[in-house]
Formats: sequence, C-alpha cells, structure tokens
Amino acid sequence: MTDPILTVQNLNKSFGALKATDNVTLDLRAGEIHALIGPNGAGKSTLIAQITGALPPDSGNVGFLGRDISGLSTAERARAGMARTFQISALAMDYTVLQNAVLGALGARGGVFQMLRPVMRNKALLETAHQALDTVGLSDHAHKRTADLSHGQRRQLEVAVALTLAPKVFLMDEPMAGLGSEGSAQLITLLDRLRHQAPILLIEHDMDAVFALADRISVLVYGQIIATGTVDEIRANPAVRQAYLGEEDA
Ligand SMILES: Nc1ncnc2c1ncn2[C@@H]1O[C@H](COP(=O)(O)OP(=O)(O)OP(=O)(O)O)[C@@H](O)[C@H]1O
Repeated sequence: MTDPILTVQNLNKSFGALKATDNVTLDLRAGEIHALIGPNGAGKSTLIAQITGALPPDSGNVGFLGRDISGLSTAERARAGMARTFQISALAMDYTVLQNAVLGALGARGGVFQMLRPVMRNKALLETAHQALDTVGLSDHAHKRTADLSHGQRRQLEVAVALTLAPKVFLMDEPMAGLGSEGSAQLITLLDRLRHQAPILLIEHDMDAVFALADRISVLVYGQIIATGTVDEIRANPAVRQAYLGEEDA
C-alpha cells in the first residue's frame, strides 16, 4: 500500500478540563474520501483546525506528504497543498465567477491583489481559473455575478477556487450544509470525481452523503475516535450505533 498523504498521530488538545482531541490517530490515503463523523461538539472542527495549523495541539504530530509539518503555519501548509474549504465562504459576491477563480489562482501563487484589470489579463492565471471552473462544471457561468449563483453553485465555485491551489489534499467542513437535494446531488457527484485529484477528509453531518461517498469513516465521540472502517463496518458497529447513529433513529 502507498504511504498515506496525510497522517495525524496521537494528537491531543484540551480546553481547560475538556479534552476536545483525545489521542487521535488517523490517515488519509491517495484517492480516498475519509469521512469524519460524530455528534455536535465531538471535536471535529477542533481536529481540522489542528491539521490546518490554525490551532496548536498540546501534543502529537501532523504529517503531510512524508514530512512532519507540525511546525508549519497555516499559510505554509496551504502553499504545500493543503486546501480547506467551506468553513467560511471567501467568495467576493459582486465579482464574476471567473474573477473569483482568477483571484484564487493569484493567491495560490502568493500574489497580492491590487488592481483587478491587469490580473484579469494574465494568461497563466486565466488558464488555471478556466481549468478549475471546467472541473467543477461552472464554465458556462464564468461571466455571471457570483451573487447570482445558486447556493450549490457557490459551493462548486469554492471548490474551483481551492483547485487553483493545485491541492494535494482537501479538508472539507460540512460542504453539504444548507444545500437542497439538487445541490447536494451535484456536489456529491463532484466530490466523487475530485477524490482522484486529491483525497478528501470530509466532515459531514449529512449521512446520505457520507454513506454515498466515504471509502472509510472515522467516528469521533468526546474527542476520541471510537471506530474507523468502511461504510458497512461502521453501520454494523454496535458502539457507533449506540454513540451516534442510534441518535438519528431516536
Ligand atoms: N476555543 C475553545 N475554547 C474552549 N472550548 C472550545 C473551543 N473550541 C471548541 N471548544 C469545545 O471543544 C469541543 C469540541 O468542539 P468542536 O467545535 O471541535 O466540535 P464539532 O465536533 O466540530 O461540533 P459541531 O459538529 O457542532 O461543529 C466542544 O465542547 C466545544 O465547546
């Protein structure tokens, strides 16, 4: 088996007496979607924040592409190919879809935005942007104002902006949130394809999406991973049913 792209080893984080991350170990392999599920407050966002570098762990390591990146800043991790999406929408609503993608490509190259017009004439940036829009299926909407897109199309644009970074992994925090059935179905189709470009660590409450997409699922409860396995293994796991899935039946 090839080495994992991303590894989290024995990560710990406490807020006062609360152990939000309790000795968490997991990995993300090439080509897979690894879903991280768990009840509200289980520590999913706290874990992602430690992976991206936004929050320092108390102890433990994060490895990325074979090296320990525990000492790197958020920006350094992003430049190394760690793309995080969906927590906060960073799209400029008054700009066109293409302009947002071009600005993403500019940021990915470490460029600083000063004037839109010269940026929009840069052939390399335009090519990267068009390619990303093509991948997510938004080419026909390139010249639309972002504010005029549907909610689901904005999520697709956020993926396109992340793609301009040429990511090696995607960390996605509840991408299905707020989407209707049509938007969810489109995003599921997109993520299904995207895993081959870069593996996805997916935090998601929408269990239909998780069961449709995940190669593996890890279940986090009170900061601890209580199980990792395939969809079938997780569905059949009594501890998971009791701690988490059972809640939904109730
Ligand atoms: N900065 C902080 N200071 C103190 N406690 C925090 C802080 N951040 C998170 N927590 C606590 O840590 C626990 C885990 O929170 P976290 O947001 O990671 O959970 P989550 O699984 O992402 O939840 P949700 O599904 O609701 O987003 C919660 O009890 C939360 O209140």
